[in-house]
Amino acid sequence: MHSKGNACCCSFDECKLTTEWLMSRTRHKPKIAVVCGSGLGLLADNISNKQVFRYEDIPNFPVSTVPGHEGHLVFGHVRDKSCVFMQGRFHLYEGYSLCRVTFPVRIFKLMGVETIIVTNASGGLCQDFKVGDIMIIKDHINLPGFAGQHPLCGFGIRFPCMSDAYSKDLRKLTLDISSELGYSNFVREGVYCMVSGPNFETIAEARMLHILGSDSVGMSTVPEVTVAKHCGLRVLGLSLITNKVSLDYSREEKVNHEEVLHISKMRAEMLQKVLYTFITRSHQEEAINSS
Ligand SMILES: O=P(O)(O)O[C@H]1O[C@H](CO)[C@@H](O)[C@H]1O
Ligand SMILES: Nc1nc2[nH]cnc2c(=O)[nH]1
Repeated sequence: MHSKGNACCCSFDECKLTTEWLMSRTRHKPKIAVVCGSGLGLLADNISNKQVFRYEDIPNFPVSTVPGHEGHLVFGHVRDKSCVFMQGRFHLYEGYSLCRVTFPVRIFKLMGVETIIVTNASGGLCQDFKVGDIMIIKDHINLPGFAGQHPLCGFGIRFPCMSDAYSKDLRKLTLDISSELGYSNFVREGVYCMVSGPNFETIAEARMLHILGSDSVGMSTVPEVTVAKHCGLRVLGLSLITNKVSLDYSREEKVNHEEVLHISKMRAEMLQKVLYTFITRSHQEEAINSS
C-alpha cells in the first residue's frame, strides 16, 4: 500500500530500483515520454516494436483505478524515435500522494528521457472553445498547490522557476504542425487549471476559475509538469476539450466521465497525428533541443 498525504513518500532508492528494473527488461532508450489522458490511451496504438509492461508488475509503480486509464507502460517507436507512453496516469483523487502521482516522471528522467508530452481531457471555460478542440497549454494554475498539495514538498531543490514550464519553442512547433495538417481551426492555446476533483465544478466554482484566467479545467497534469520542469525536462502540454463547463445557471447539460471518454476517443486520431508528427520532427527541430 502506498503512503498518502502531502509529504514526499518516494525515496531516490525506490526511483533507482524501478528504473533499473525497467532498463534491464527493455532495449528501448526513449528520449520522449507521453502521458495519455482520460480515454487517450489510443495515442499509443500505432507505435511499432511495442513492449508493454502492466503497472501492477512494475515495482513501486501505482496502479490505475480510473476508467479510460489502461495501466500500461508502452515502449516503442514512432518512425525511428524511441518513446515511452503511459497508457493511464494517476490522480490525487485516487488517494495517491502527489509524490506517487509524479513517480513515473522521475523514472523517465532517470531513464534518459529529455522531453515529456503531457495530454489530458479537460472542460472548456473559455467561451470561444468548442468540444473537440485541442488546447496547447501555455501556462497553468496549480490550485491544489495553493492549499499545500504540491509534488515538490519535501523533495529536492527549492524555489524552481515555473514561469516557463511549457516550452515556447515546442508550442510553436505544435502550432506549425497543426497548421500544416489543416487543424488550425480547432487548435488553440490557453491556461489549464488543476482542481483536485473528483467532483466536477459547481457553476460558482467554474465562474471563479474563469475570472482567475483559466481557459480549461481538469484534475491532473500540473503535478507531472511541475516535477518535469523541476528535473529539467522539456514540456509540451496538450489538452483535449471534452466538454464545455457551464458558467450559466440556465444551462441544463450535465458533464459526466462517460461523455469525457467518448469525446477523447473520437478525437484521439487527430491528436495522434499531431503527436506523431511532433515526435518525428523532433530530430530536425533545433527548437526541441534548445528550449
Ligand atoms: O486529466 P485526465 O487524466 O485526462 O482526466 C480528466 O478526466 C477525468 C474526468 O472525466 C478527470 O480525471 C480529469 O482530470
Ligand atoms: N475538473 C474537470 N475535469 C474535467 N475533465 C474533463 N472535463 C472536465 C471538467 O469539466 N472539469
